[in-house]
Amino acid sequence: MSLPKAELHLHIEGTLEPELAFELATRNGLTLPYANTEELREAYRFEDLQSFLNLYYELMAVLRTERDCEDLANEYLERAAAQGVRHAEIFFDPQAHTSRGLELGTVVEGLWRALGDSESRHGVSTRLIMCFLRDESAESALATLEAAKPYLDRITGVGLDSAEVGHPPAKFREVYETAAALGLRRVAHAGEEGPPEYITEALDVLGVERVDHGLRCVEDPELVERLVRERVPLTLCPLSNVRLRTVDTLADHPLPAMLDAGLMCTVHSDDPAYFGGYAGDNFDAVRGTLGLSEERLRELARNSFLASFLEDDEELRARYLAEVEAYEFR
Ligand SMILES: Nc1ncnc2[nH]cnc12
Ligand SMILES: [Zn+2]
Repeated sequence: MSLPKAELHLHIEGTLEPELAFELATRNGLTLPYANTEELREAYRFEDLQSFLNLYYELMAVLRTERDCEDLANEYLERAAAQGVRHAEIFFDPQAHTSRGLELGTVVEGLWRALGDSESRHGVSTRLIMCFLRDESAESALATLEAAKPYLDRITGVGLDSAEVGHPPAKFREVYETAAALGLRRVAHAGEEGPPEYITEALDVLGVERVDHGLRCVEDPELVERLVRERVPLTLCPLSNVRLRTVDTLADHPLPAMLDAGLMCTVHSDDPAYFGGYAGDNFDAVRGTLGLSEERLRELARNSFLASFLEDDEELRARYLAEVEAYEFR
């Protein structure tokens, strides 16, 4: 669906399509343990978040150079633009690269080569958000933040991702305090597989401005009431939830009930190369399977721009919002 929208929950490493994975492997003299793209696609059957993460971390080993990171981001931005994405706030996982021997600068510079030209080349404005791996230590996260200091002119905010259960947000209190003092915006994954308490903790201890996923808030009516009252954006990823089995089927997704409850929901793609669709595909899926009305779809798109970190360019935000209101559904 080409309805103008902001992509706010997108891991750039999760946009690595099998074709590009093989191309980069060849370019870097690496051999993937899969015969071809079809065989690799066969591996995209996940039991849960961890089974996905295992493949996600394995496959990103093909990213070796600045140019690899640039190509990855350019391919993503081209696909996103074709699906109505006008603004993208893109996650990346520094520790998943530095732990394999890449310099943080290689990744940031490579991504930035694509992001820096994106408005003129793809018509997509961008921001970059560095995520800490929550299954690594708080010390490692702090060291990563320290290493990122030379690049903070390119990094808008910090996030928290990877295996959620057993790694509550409070583990990263100090690193988020430091990030806030550096003027960075704050988001965190919470309530994807983890309990509703993690959502509360992300808000109260980490001071996040958006909750990534936040799906499991529906288990706690008082938390829902708070999220509605405080208009906390929840960046939902319906196709991801189906593939990682946090919902049984798309038809069971609580998005319609969440919107009816007054929650500020947005819809995104998470790791589109792995989960069967980019931002527009997620909109198509919730329209088709959940039967969301045009006004609900417009609300989701409007919310995405309202929840975006465009405070430094309110004129651009206003232009995007006007595009949402003017959009004619087909
Ligand atoms: N859906 C997800 N949840 C947590 N960490 C991730 N890293 C990439 N995708 C993720
Ligand atoms: Zn995610």
